[in-house]
Amino acid sequence: MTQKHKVVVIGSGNWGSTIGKILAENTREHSDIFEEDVSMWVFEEDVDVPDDGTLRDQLGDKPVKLTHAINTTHQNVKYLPGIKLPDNLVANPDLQDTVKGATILVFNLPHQFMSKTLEQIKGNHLPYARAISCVKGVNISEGTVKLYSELIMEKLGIYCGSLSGANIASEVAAENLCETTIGYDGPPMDYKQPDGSSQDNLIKVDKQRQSKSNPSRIALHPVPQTYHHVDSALLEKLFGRPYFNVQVVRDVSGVALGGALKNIVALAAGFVAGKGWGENTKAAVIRIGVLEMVRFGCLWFPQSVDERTFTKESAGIADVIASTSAGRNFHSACHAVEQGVTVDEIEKKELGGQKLQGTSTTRAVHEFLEKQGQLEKFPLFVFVYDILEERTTMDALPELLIRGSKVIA
Ligand SMILES: NC(=O)c1ccc[n+]([C@@H]2O[C@H](COP(=O)([O-])OP(=O)(O)OC[C@H]3O[C@@H](n4cnc5c(N)ncnc54)[C@H](O)[C@@H]3O)[C@@H](O)[C@H]2O)c1
Ligand SMILES: O=P(O)(O)OC[C@H](O)CO
Repeated sequence: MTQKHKVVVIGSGNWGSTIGKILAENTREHSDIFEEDVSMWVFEEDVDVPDDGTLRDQLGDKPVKLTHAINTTHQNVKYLPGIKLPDNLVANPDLQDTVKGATILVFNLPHQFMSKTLEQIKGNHLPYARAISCVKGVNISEGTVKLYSELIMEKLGIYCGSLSGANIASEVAAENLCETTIGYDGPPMDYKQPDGSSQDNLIKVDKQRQSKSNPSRIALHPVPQTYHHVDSALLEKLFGRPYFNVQVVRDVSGVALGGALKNIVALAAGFVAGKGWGENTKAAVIRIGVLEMVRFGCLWFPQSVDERTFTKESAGIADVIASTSAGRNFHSACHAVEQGVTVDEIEKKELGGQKLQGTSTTRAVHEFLEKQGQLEKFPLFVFVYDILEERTTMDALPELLIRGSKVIA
Protein backbone atom coordinates (compact mmCIF):
# COMPACT_ATOMS: atom_id res chain seq x y z
CA MET A 1 0.00 0.00 0.00
CA THR A 2 1.46 3.34 -0.98
CA GLN A 3 -1.08 5.78 0.39
CA LYS A 4 -2.09 6.46 3.97
CA HIS A 5 -5.66 7.11 5.03
CA LYS A 6 -6.37 10.65 6.13
CA VAL A 7 -8.79 10.56 9.08
CA VAL A 8 -10.83 13.55 10.22
CA VAL A 9 -13.47 14.08 12.88
CA ILE A 10 -16.35 16.46 12.30
CA GLY A 11 -17.41 17.81 15.67
CA SER A 12 -15.50 18.70 18.82
CA GLY A 13 -17.99 18.49 21.66
CA ASN A 14 -17.85 16.22 24.70
CA TRP A 15 -17.92 13.00 22.60
CA GLY A 16 -16.41 14.53 19.46
CA SER A 17 -13.25 15.46 21.39
CA THR A 18 -13.13 12.06 23.11
CA ILE A 19 -13.37 10.19 19.81
CA GLY A 20 -10.82 12.62 18.35
CA LYS A 21 -8.45 11.63 21.17
CA ILE A 22 -8.96 7.91 20.41
CA LEU A 23 -8.45 8.40 16.67
CA ALA A 24 -5.28 10.44 17.14
CA GLU A 25 -3.83 7.88 19.57
CA ASN A 26 -4.45 5.18 16.96
CA THR A 27 -3.25 7.02 13.86
CA ARG A 28 0.01 7.62 15.71
CA GLU A 29 0.23 3.96 16.72
CA HIS A 30 -0.57 2.74 13.17
CA SER A 31 1.24 5.38 11.20
CA ASP A 32 1.96 2.81 8.47
CA ILE A 33 -1.76 2.88 7.59
CA PHE A 34 -2.91 6.34 8.63
CA GLU A 35 -1.53 9.86 8.39
CA GLU A 36 -0.61 10.76 11.96
CA ASP A 37 -2.40 14.10 12.17
CA VAL A 38 -6.17 13.98 12.69
CA SER A 39 -8.02 17.17 11.81
CA MET A 40 -10.99 17.95 14.07
CA TRP A 41 -13.58 20.40 12.82
CA VAL A 42 -14.51 22.92 15.50
CA PHE A 43 -17.65 25.03 15.37
CA GLU A 44 -15.73 28.17 16.24
CA GLU A 45 -16.71 30.21 19.27
CA ASP A 46 -15.13 32.41 21.92
CA VAL A 47 -14.60 30.61 25.21
CA ASP A 48 -13.66 31.75 28.69
CA VAL A 49 -10.31 30.53 29.96
CA PRO A 50 -10.86 28.43 33.08
CA ASP A 51 -9.39 29.75 36.32
CA ASP A 52 -6.38 27.44 36.15
CA GLY A 53 -2.78 28.69 36.50
CA THR A 54 -1.30 26.63 33.65
CA LEU A 55 -4.11 27.39 31.21
CA ARG A 56 -4.04 31.10 32.04
CA ASP A 57 -0.24 31.14 31.53
CA GLN A 58 -0.79 29.70 28.06
CA LEU A 59 -3.95 31.56 27.04
CA GLY A 60 -4.26 34.65 29.23
CA ASP A 61 -7.45 35.53 31.08
CA LYS A 62 -9.53 37.02 28.26
CA PRO A 63 -11.92 34.94 26.13
CA VAL A 64 -10.13 33.14 23.26
CA LYS A 65 -11.15 31.20 20.17
CA LEU A 66 -11.86 27.55 21.00
CA THR A 67 -9.63 26.38 18.13
CA HIS A 68 -6.72 28.41 19.47
CA ALA A 69 -7.31 27.06 22.98
CA ILE A 70 -7.30 23.44 21.77
CA ASN A 71 -4.21 23.78 19.59
CA THR A 72 -2.29 25.69 22.27
CA THR A 73 -3.17 23.68 25.38
CA HIS A 74 -4.20 20.32 23.81
CA GLN A 75 -7.32 20.46 25.90
CA ASN A 76 -10.90 21.25 24.93
CA VAL A 77 -11.38 23.71 27.76
CA LYS A 78 -15.10 24.08 27.13
CA TYR A 79 -16.45 20.66 26.17
CA LEU A 80 -13.91 18.22 27.65
CA PRO A 81 -12.02 20.11 30.35
CA GLY A 82 -9.24 18.42 32.25
CA ILE A 83 -8.44 15.82 29.56
CA LYS A 84 -5.13 15.94 27.73
CA LEU A 85 -5.58 15.51 23.98
CA PRO A 86 -2.81 14.12 21.77
CA ASP A 87 -0.87 16.87 19.99
CA ASN A 88 -1.57 15.23 16.61
CA LEU A 89 -5.28 16.05 17.05
CA VAL A 90 -5.45 19.39 15.28
CA ALA A 91 -8.47 21.69 15.65
CA ASN A 92 -9.63 23.38 12.44
CA PRO A 93 -12.49 25.91 12.26
CA ASP A 94 -12.78 25.58 8.45
CA LEU A 95 -15.14 22.70 7.60
CA GLN A 96 -14.30 22.45 3.90
CA ASP A 97 -10.59 22.53 4.64
CA THR A 98 -11.00 19.83 7.30
CA VAL A 99 -12.66 17.33 4.96
CA LYS A 100 -10.43 18.08 1.96
CA GLY A 101 -8.50 14.96 0.95
CA ALA A 102 -9.88 12.90 3.86
CA THR A 103 -10.49 9.21 3.11
CA ILE A 104 -12.23 8.49 6.45
CA LEU A 105 -14.76 10.98 7.85
CA VAL A 106 -15.96 10.46 11.42
CA PHE A 107 -19.16 12.39 12.16
CA ASN A 108 -19.62 13.35 15.79
CA LEU A 109 -22.01 16.26 16.13
CA PRO A 110 -25.28 16.75 17.97
CA HIS A 111 -27.84 15.56 15.41
CA GLN A 112 -29.58 18.92 15.23
CA PHE A 113 -26.57 20.34 13.32
CA MET A 114 -26.07 17.49 10.88
CA SER A 115 -28.22 18.54 7.92
CA LYS A 116 -26.64 21.98 7.64
CA THR A 117 -23.14 20.57 8.12
CA LEU A 118 -23.67 17.98 5.37
CA GLU A 119 -24.83 20.70 2.98
CA GLN A 120 -21.59 22.58 3.62
CA ILE A 121 -19.44 19.47 3.10
CA LYS A 122 -21.13 18.35 -0.12
CA GLY A 123 -18.77 18.58 -3.09
CA ASN A 124 -15.71 19.28 -0.93
CA HIS A 125 -15.04 15.66 0.04
CA LEU A 126 -13.40 12.80 -1.84
CA PRO A 127 -15.99 10.78 -3.76
CA TYR A 128 -14.46 7.53 -2.48
CA ALA A 129 -14.27 8.57 1.18
CA ARG A 130 -15.83 6.28 3.80
CA ALA A 131 -17.65 7.54 6.90
CA ILE A 132 -18.64 6.48 10.39
CA SER A 133 -21.48 8.24 12.18
CA CYS A 134 -21.25 8.50 15.98
CA VAL A 135 -24.40 10.63 15.99
CA LYS A 136 -27.28 9.54 18.23
CA GLY A 137 -30.59 10.67 16.80
CA VAL A 138 -33.03 10.21 13.94
CA ASN A 139 -33.89 12.51 11.09
CA ILE A 140 -37.56 12.96 10.32
CA SER A 141 -38.42 14.65 7.09
CA GLU A 142 -41.61 14.58 5.03
CA GLY A 143 -43.06 11.84 7.19
CA THR A 144 -40.14 9.45 6.84
CA VAL A 145 -37.55 8.36 9.37
CA LYS A 146 -33.86 8.16 8.52
CA LEU A 147 -30.78 7.34 10.50
CA TYR A 148 -27.82 9.69 10.24
CA SER A 149 -25.72 6.97 8.61
CA GLU A 150 -28.37 6.89 5.86
CA LEU A 151 -28.55 10.68 5.58
CA ILE A 152 -24.77 10.90 5.18
CA MET A 153 -24.85 8.28 2.40
CA GLU A 154 -27.70 10.01 0.68
CA LYS A 155 -26.36 13.57 0.92
CA LEU A 156 -22.67 12.86 0.26
CA GLY A 157 -22.88 9.69 -1.85
CA ILE A 158 -20.32 7.91 0.33
CA TYR A 159 -20.68 4.71 2.34
CA CYS A 160 -21.33 5.30 6.06
CA GLY A 161 -21.35 2.92 9.03
CA SER A 162 -22.32 3.75 12.60
CA LEU A 163 -20.71 3.66 16.04
CA SER A 164 -22.65 3.52 19.28
CA GLY A 165 -22.41 1.95 22.70
CA ALA A 166 -22.50 2.45 26.45
CA ASN A 167 -20.08 5.34 26.19
CA ILE A 168 -20.44 8.21 28.65
CA ALA A 169 -17.80 10.50 27.17
CA SER A 170 -16.18 11.67 30.41
CA GLU A 171 -15.58 8.04 31.45
CA VAL A 172 -14.13 7.08 28.06
CA ALA A 173 -11.94 10.19 28.05
CA ALA A 174 -10.63 9.19 31.49
CA GLU A 175 -9.78 5.82 29.90
CA ASN A 176 -12.10 3.78 32.10
CA LEU A 177 -12.70 0.45 30.38
CA CYS A 178 -15.78 0.19 28.15
CA GLU A 179 -17.16 -1.39 25.00
CA THR A 180 -18.60 0.00 21.81
CA THR A 181 -20.24 -1.35 18.65
CA ILE A 182 -19.45 -0.38 15.09
CA GLY A 183 -22.01 -1.25 12.43
CA TYR A 184 -20.22 -1.56 9.08
CA ASP A 185 -21.27 -3.43 5.97
CA GLY A 186 -19.23 -1.61 3.37
CA PRO A 187 -18.43 -2.77 -0.15
CA PRO A 188 -15.81 -5.45 -0.79
CA MET A 189 -12.29 -4.65 -1.91
CA ASP A 190 -12.81 -5.74 -5.52
CA TYR A 191 -15.65 -3.26 -5.92
CA LYS A 192 -15.42 -1.68 -9.40
CA GLN A 193 -15.49 1.95 -10.45
CA PRO A 194 -19.12 2.90 -11.20
CA ASP A 195 -19.73 3.92 -14.79
CA GLY A 196 -23.36 4.80 -14.26
CA SER A 197 -24.65 2.18 -16.68
CA SER A 198 -24.42 -1.09 -14.81
CA GLN A 199 -26.40 -2.04 -11.73
CA ASP A 200 -23.40 -4.12 -10.70
CA ASN A 201 -21.50 -0.94 -10.11
CA LEU A 202 -24.05 0.51 -7.75
CA ILE A 203 -24.44 -0.30 -4.10
CA LYS A 204 -27.61 -0.19 -2.07
CA VAL A 205 -27.71 2.84 0.23
CA ASP A 206 -28.42 0.49 3.07
CA LYS A 207 -28.11 -3.08 1.93
CA GLN A 208 -30.69 -4.18 4.38
CA ARG A 209 -33.27 -1.44 4.04
CA GLN A 210 -35.03 -0.35 0.92
CA SER A 211 -38.25 1.54 0.95
CA LYS A 212 -40.02 4.15 -1.08
CA SER A 213 -38.57 6.82 1.17
CA ASN A 214 -34.99 5.75 0.61
CA PRO A 215 -33.22 5.81 -2.71
CA SER A 216 -32.31 2.15 -2.95
CA ARG A 217 -29.00 2.53 -4.69
CA ILE A 218 -26.24 5.07 -5.08
CA ALA A 219 -23.16 5.00 -7.26
CA LEU A 220 -20.47 4.33 -4.73
CA HIS A 221 -16.87 4.93 -5.69
CA PRO A 222 -14.31 2.28 -4.76
CA VAL A 223 -11.44 3.27 -2.51
CA PRO A 224 -8.30 3.14 -4.71
CA GLN A 225 -6.37 -0.05 -4.09
CA THR A 226 -3.31 1.95 -3.11
CA TYR A 227 -5.01 2.36 0.31
CA HIS A 228 -5.62 -0.30 2.93
CA HIS A 229 -9.12 -1.68 2.47
CA VAL A 230 -11.67 -0.19 4.86
CA ASP A 231 -13.06 -3.22 6.65
CA SER A 232 -13.68 -4.44 10.18
CA ALA A 233 -9.96 -5.09 10.81
CA LEU A 234 -9.05 -1.55 9.80
CA LEU A 235 -11.88 -0.06 11.89
CA GLU A 236 -10.71 -2.02 14.94
CA LYS A 237 -7.25 -0.52 14.45
CA LEU A 238 -8.68 2.97 14.09
CA PHE A 239 -11.16 2.95 16.99
CA GLY A 240 -10.06 0.20 19.38
CA ARG A 241 -7.98 1.10 22.44
CA PRO A 242 -7.05 -0.98 25.47
CA TYR A 243 -9.77 0.94 27.31
CA PHE A 244 -12.20 1.05 24.33
CA ASN A 245 -13.19 -2.43 23.24
CA VAL A 246 -14.69 -2.44 19.73
CA GLN A 247 -17.01 -5.03 18.23
CA VAL A 248 -17.77 -4.69 14.53
CA VAL A 249 -21.12 -6.03 13.34
CA ARG A 250 -23.01 -5.73 10.04
CA ASP A 251 -26.20 -4.30 11.54
CA VAL A 252 -25.54 -0.61 10.77
CA SER A 253 -29.15 0.43 11.35
CA GLY A 254 -29.58 -1.49 14.61
CA VAL A 255 -26.48 0.16 16.06
CA ALA A 256 -27.61 3.65 15.03
CA LEU A 257 -31.22 3.14 16.09
CA GLY A 258 -30.29 1.84 19.54
CA GLY A 259 -28.19 4.96 20.17
CA ALA A 260 -31.02 7.23 19.09
CA LEU A 261 -33.98 5.69 20.91
CA LYS A 262 -32.30 4.90 24.23
CA ASN A 263 -32.23 8.65 24.91
CA ILE A 264 -36.05 8.70 25.12
CA VAL A 265 -35.90 5.90 27.70
CA ALA A 266 -33.15 7.77 29.59
CA LEU A 267 -35.45 10.81 29.91
CA ALA A 268 -38.24 8.60 31.26
CA ALA A 269 -35.85 7.07 33.81
CA GLY A 270 -34.72 10.56 34.82
CA PHE A 271 -38.32 11.69 35.40
CA VAL A 272 -38.83 8.71 37.70
CA ALA A 273 -35.60 9.43 39.60
CA GLY A 274 -36.60 13.08 39.95
CA LYS A 275 -39.79 11.97 41.64
CA GLY A 276 -37.72 9.83 44.03
CA TRP A 277 -39.70 6.73 43.12
CA GLY A 278 -36.71 4.40 43.21
CA GLU A 279 -35.22 1.59 41.19
CA ASN A 280 -38.26 -0.67 40.84
CA THR A 281 -40.27 2.02 39.10
CA LYS A 282 -37.29 2.93 36.95
CA ALA A 283 -36.86 -0.71 35.93
CA ALA A 284 -40.54 -0.91 34.96
CA VAL A 285 -40.20 2.15 32.76
CA ILE A 286 -36.99 0.83 31.17
CA ARG A 287 -38.64 -2.52 30.41
CA ILE A 288 -41.44 -0.87 28.47
CA GLY A 289 -39.01 1.53 26.83
CA VAL A 290 -36.74 -1.24 25.54
CA LEU A 291 -39.72 -3.10 24.09
CA GLU A 292 -40.81 0.09 22.32
CA MET A 293 -37.28 0.51 20.92
CA VAL A 294 -37.40 -3.01 19.50
CA ARG A 295 -40.93 -2.49 18.17
CA PHE A 296 -39.86 0.71 16.41
CA GLY A 297 -37.00 -1.15 14.72
CA CYS A 298 -39.18 -4.07 13.68
CA LEU A 299 -41.85 -1.79 12.21
CA TRP A 300 -39.71 0.65 10.21
CA PHE A 301 -36.43 -1.16 9.67
CA PRO A 302 -37.78 -4.70 9.25
CA GLN A 303 -35.04 -6.12 7.04
CA SER A 304 -32.22 -4.11 8.48
CA VAL A 305 -32.40 -4.18 12.26
CA ASP A 306 -31.27 -7.39 13.83
CA GLU A 307 -33.25 -7.67 17.08
CA ARG A 308 -30.29 -9.46 18.64
CA THR A 309 -28.22 -6.27 18.43
CA PHE A 310 -30.34 -4.90 21.28
CA THR A 311 -29.37 -7.74 23.60
CA LYS A 312 -25.97 -8.79 22.30
CA GLU A 313 -24.17 -5.53 21.63
CA SER A 314 -23.07 -2.55 23.65
CA ALA A 315 -25.16 -0.35 21.32
CA GLY A 316 -28.31 -1.97 22.71
CA ILE A 317 -29.20 -2.85 26.28
CA ALA A 318 -25.76 -1.89 27.67
CA ASP A 319 -26.23 1.67 26.42
CA VAL A 320 -29.72 1.74 27.94
CA ILE A 321 -28.22 0.75 31.31
CA ALA A 322 -25.43 3.36 31.20
CA SER A 323 -27.71 6.11 29.91
CA THR A 324 -30.50 5.49 32.43
CA SER A 325 -27.95 5.64 35.27
CA ALA A 326 -25.52 8.41 34.38
CA GLY A 327 -26.26 10.09 31.04
CA ARG A 328 -26.96 13.78 30.50
CA ASN A 329 -30.53 13.05 29.41
CA PHE A 330 -31.15 11.09 32.59
CA HIS A 331 -29.65 13.73 34.89
CA SER A 332 -31.37 16.63 33.11
CA ALA A 333 -34.78 14.95 33.30
CA CYS A 334 -34.19 14.18 36.97
CA HIS A 335 -33.21 17.78 37.76
CA ALA A 336 -36.17 19.12 35.78
CA VAL A 337 -38.65 17.19 37.96
CA GLU A 338 -36.78 18.03 41.16
CA GLN A 339 -36.74 21.75 40.36
CA GLY A 340 -40.18 21.94 38.72
CA VAL A 341 -38.83 23.32 35.44
CA THR A 342 -38.65 21.97 31.88
CA VAL A 343 -35.83 19.78 30.59
CA ASP A 344 -35.07 22.46 27.98
CA GLU A 345 -34.49 24.95 30.81
CA ILE A 346 -32.13 22.54 32.58
CA GLU A 347 -30.21 21.99 29.32
CA LYS A 348 -29.61 25.74 28.99
CA LYS A 349 -28.82 26.23 32.66
CA GLU A 350 -26.64 23.24 33.49
CA LEU A 351 -25.01 21.77 30.38
CA GLY A 352 -22.56 24.54 29.47
CA GLY A 353 -23.37 24.42 25.75
CA GLN A 354 -23.61 20.63 25.47
CA LYS A 355 -26.72 19.45 23.66
CA LEU A 356 -29.27 16.89 24.77
CA GLN A 357 -30.26 14.44 22.06
CA GLY A 358 -33.24 12.92 23.87
CA THR A 359 -35.56 15.92 23.78
CA SER A 360 -35.33 16.53 20.04
CA THR A 361 -35.40 12.77 19.33
CA THR A 362 -38.59 12.42 21.39
CA ARG A 363 -40.21 15.28 19.49
CA ALA A 364 -39.09 13.94 16.11
CA VAL A 365 -40.24 10.40 16.88
CA HIS A 366 -43.60 11.70 18.11
CA GLU A 367 -44.10 13.71 14.92
CA PHE A 368 -43.27 10.63 12.87
CA LEU A 369 -45.53 8.28 14.87
CA GLU A 370 -48.40 10.77 14.64
CA LYS A 371 -48.07 10.96 10.84
CA GLN A 372 -47.98 7.17 10.71
CA GLY A 373 -51.06 6.91 12.96
CA GLN A 374 -49.10 4.68 15.36
CA LEU A 375 -48.99 6.70 18.58
CA GLU A 376 -51.01 4.18 20.56
CA LYS A 377 -48.36 1.48 20.00
CA PHE A 378 -45.72 3.57 21.82
CA PRO A 379 -47.23 4.69 25.13
CA LEU A 380 -43.90 5.38 26.85
CA PHE A 381 -42.49 7.44 23.97
CA VAL A 382 -45.75 9.42 23.92
CA PHE A 383 -45.65 9.87 27.69
CA VAL A 384 -42.13 11.32 27.55
CA TYR A 385 -43.27 13.68 24.80
CA ASP A 386 -46.29 14.76 26.84
CA ILE A 387 -44.11 15.49 29.87
CA LEU A 388 -41.66 17.51 27.76
CA GLU A 389 -44.53 19.50 26.27
CA GLU A 390 -46.17 19.89 29.70
CA ARG A 391 -49.29 18.13 28.44
CA THR A 392 -49.27 15.70 31.35
CA THR A 393 -47.60 15.21 34.73
CA MET A 394 -45.79 12.38 36.41
CA ASP A 395 -49.05 11.56 38.21
CA ALA A 396 -50.10 9.81 34.99
CA LEU A 397 -47.25 7.30 35.26
CA PRO A 398 -49.13 4.44 37.00
CA GLU A 399 -51.79 4.49 34.29
CA LEU A 400 -49.04 4.57 31.64
CA LEU A 401 -47.37 1.50 33.14
CA ILE A 402 -50.62 -0.47 33.07
CA ARG A 403 -51.37 0.64 29.50
CA GLY A 404 -47.76 0.07 28.41
CA SER A 405 -47.83 -3.48 29.70
CA LYS A 406 -51.07 -4.20 27.82
CA VAL A 407 -49.83 -2.69 24.55
CA ILE A 408 -46.62 -4.69 24.52
CA ALA A 409 -48.22 -7.91 25.82
N1 LIG B 1 -21.29 13.18 25.35
C1 LIG B 1 -21.44 11.86 25.46
O1 LIG B 1 -21.27 11.27 26.55
C2 LIG B 1 -21.78 11.06 24.24
C3 LIG B 1 -21.45 9.70 24.22
C4 LIG B 1 -21.78 8.93 23.11
C5 LIG B 1 -22.41 9.52 22.02
N2 LIG B 1 -22.70 10.85 22.06
C6 LIG B 1 -23.32 11.43 20.86
O2 LIG B 1 -22.34 12.14 20.13
C7 LIG B 1 -22.95 13.21 19.40
C8 LIG B 1 -22.16 14.48 19.65
O3 LIG B 1 -22.27 14.82 21.00
P1 LIG B 1 -21.17 15.62 21.83
O4 LIG B 1 -21.31 15.13 23.23
O5 LIG B 1 -19.85 15.55 21.18
O6 LIG B 1 -21.67 17.12 21.69
P2 LIG B 1 -22.02 18.18 22.85
O7 LIG B 1 -23.26 17.82 23.54
O8 LIG B 1 -20.82 18.39 23.66
O9 LIG B 1 -22.47 19.43 21.95
C9 LIG B 1 -21.81 20.54 21.73
C10 LIG B 1 -21.19 20.57 20.36
O10 LIG B 1 -22.09 21.19 19.43
C11 LIG B 1 -21.35 22.15 18.67
N3 LIG B 1 -22.24 23.16 18.08
C12 LIG B 1 -22.95 24.12 18.71
N4 LIG B 1 -23.63 24.86 17.80
C13 LIG B 1 -23.34 24.32 16.58
C14 LIG B 1 -23.75 24.61 15.26
N5 LIG B 1 -24.61 25.59 15.00
N6 LIG B 1 -23.26 23.84 14.25
C15 LIG B 1 -22.41 22.84 14.50
N7 LIG B 1 -21.99 22.51 15.73
C16 LIG B 1 -22.46 23.25 16.76
C17 LIG B 1 -20.39 22.71 19.69
O11 LIG B 1 -19.33 23.38 19.06
C18 LIG B 1 -19.94 21.43 20.38
O12 LIG B 1 -18.92 20.81 19.64
C19 LIG B 1 -24.41 13.26 19.88
O13 LIG B 1 -25.25 12.68 18.93
C20 LIG B 1 -24.40 12.44 21.16
O14 LIG B 1 -25.62 11.78 21.44
C21 LIG B 1 -22.40 11.63 23.12
O1 LIG C 1 -25.16 11.86 28.17
P1 LIG C 1 -26.18 11.33 27.19
O2 LIG C 1 -27.52 11.16 27.82
O3 LIG C 1 -26.18 12.12 25.92
O4 LIG C 1 -25.68 9.86 26.83
C1 LIG C 1 -24.34 9.71 26.51
C2 LIG C 1 -24.09 8.44 25.73
O5 LIG C 1 -24.96 8.33 24.63
C3 LIG C 1 -24.14 7.21 26.60
O6 LIG C 1 -23.75 6.09 25.85
